Amino acid sequence: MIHLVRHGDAAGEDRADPGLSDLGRRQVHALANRLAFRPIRRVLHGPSRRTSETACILTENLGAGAAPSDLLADRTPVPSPERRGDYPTHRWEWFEDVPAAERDIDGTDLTEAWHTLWFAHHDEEIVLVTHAFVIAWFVRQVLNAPPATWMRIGPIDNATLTSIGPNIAGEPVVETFNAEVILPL
Ligand SMILES: O=C(O)[C@H](O)COP(=O)(O)O
Repeated sequence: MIHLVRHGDAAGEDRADPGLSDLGRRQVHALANRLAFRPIRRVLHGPSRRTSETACILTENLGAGAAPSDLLADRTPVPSPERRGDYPTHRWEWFEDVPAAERDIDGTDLTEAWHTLWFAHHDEEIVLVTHAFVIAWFVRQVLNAPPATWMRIGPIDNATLTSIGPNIAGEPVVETFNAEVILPL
């Protein structure tokens, strides 16, 4: 079972690479409680501070090990000029503003990342801490839906759980989607 987790709420101080806010830390502690009885030994996270801090809280509470993975970096699928027709025209302008560092043309890197992660981890229970659009693209990939579908999956909230496991035929199945933790008052 692969548990995809979006990082906890991020603080605004460092806009380029923010860490977690107090709320974000509380969200992730609550998520750790939710996962406490699962046999999770490993947590992989993207290179950003908000994903590594999320992974750190989870590993401290779950007794698991953490490791960074570029496969979980913040990427946004952007259509190549030839594939723009896969998306409704009202979306085209939005793609122009996606920062260069995040642009993943036709989601090629994300698709390969999902295949690599699924192949490597489908038979263990693992947490992958990443970003909203990454999770949306991975879910779209599992459902084998057309490219533009990723923009209608979500919003994926902070510190939520989207769990994908193999069915009896070994195919990936979305078992849980965007499950929120309940914060104590
Ligand atoms: O790639 C994304 O999902 C967006 O850039 C938002 O990222 P975030 O999950 O870090 O807010």
